[in-house]
Amino acid sequence: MEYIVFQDVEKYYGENYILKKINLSIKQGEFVTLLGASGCGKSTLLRCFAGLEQESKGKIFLEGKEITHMNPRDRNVGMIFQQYSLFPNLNLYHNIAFGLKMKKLEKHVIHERVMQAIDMIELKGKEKKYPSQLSGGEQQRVALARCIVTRPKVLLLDEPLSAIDAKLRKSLQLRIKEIHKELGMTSIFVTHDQDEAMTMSDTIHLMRDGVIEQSGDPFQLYSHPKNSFAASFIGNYNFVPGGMFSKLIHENYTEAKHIVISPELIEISPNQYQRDKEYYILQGKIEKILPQGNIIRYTLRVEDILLDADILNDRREIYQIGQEVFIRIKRISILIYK
Ligand SMILES: Nc1ncnc2c1ncn2[C@@H]1O[C@H](COP(=O)(O)OP(=O)(O)OP(=O)(O)O)[C@@H](O)[C@H]1O
Repeated sequence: MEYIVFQDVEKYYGENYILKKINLSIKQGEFVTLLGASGCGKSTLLRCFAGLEQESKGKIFLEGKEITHMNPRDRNVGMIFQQYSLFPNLNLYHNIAFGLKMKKLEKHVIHERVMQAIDMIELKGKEKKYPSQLSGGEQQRVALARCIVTRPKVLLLDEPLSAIDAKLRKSLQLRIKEIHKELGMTSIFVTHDQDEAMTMSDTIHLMRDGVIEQSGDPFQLYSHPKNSFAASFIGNYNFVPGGMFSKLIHENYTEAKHIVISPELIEISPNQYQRDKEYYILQGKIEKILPQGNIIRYTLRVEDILLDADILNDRREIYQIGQEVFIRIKRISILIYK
């Protein structure tokens, strides 16, 4: 049985049609991401589930029970936002204990759960610190702990890491995923960052203008974007108009609107490749070099076309700007969109 079901959910703000017949089901224990550009309706969908917004039409179910009109407090859902929203006048321990005190649990149960949560967020020893004495990343971990101690059925995370710097963000992504697993929770995560969605999700639902464009696991979405919108949102694909690609390889792709090629599937060499019917072999020039740490992105000019190729950084400086290179692309790796 599906754990969470959105059935034909629609939302209007006045005349603005924000969510357009959303149908979505989520399994128990799944880590699901709603991915999409700003304004596509991700937060609205999440807020409808939490009961913070009322959907205009449609139904929402949790564990087979309809919750469409249920009071937010009765839904047993925990939510974390981009703003940490901790109580400034309570220390870390009491911020985390707050929800449990409201539930009037016994003192020793509260203590046990709070200490377990502090352990999970790796902030042992900072129990007495106030929010103003904690970094942004630490405050967000406290917000997470405060949420999970109440053992919500579903954890909702609305861009919780967007105000946190890149390196810490990576480690928090992994920590959140581990906690999700350890506690066997079901989580819905909202982000506009495709890398974050790839790292964290069991399933990604890619949204555009209030519609779910494509759903799948990170591998499916990356390797088989359904249309050029999905390809442009996920990955850093090269888009080449069908007519231009046809001229380049002397084969007929003129019916294709776009040929889409992953930068990491383009190979380059200073030496000519042997003829091989599995590959397109081209010749071009290095136009730009952009080191990105573990990979180097080379922009290649092939006649009128620019192609990005990502090559593993093996710490050798082989290519210079302006250098002539040979290029090969495996035939089966190109995606064709009509
Ligand atoms: N309370 C509201 N009243 C009117 N319009 C709203 C309200 N809340 C959201 N909207 C509009 O609904 C649309 C979707 O907003 P939503 O916050 O769900 O988008 P989002 O995909 O989460 O974007 P972001 O990543 O920027 O938060 C936007 O055009 C927004 O302006």
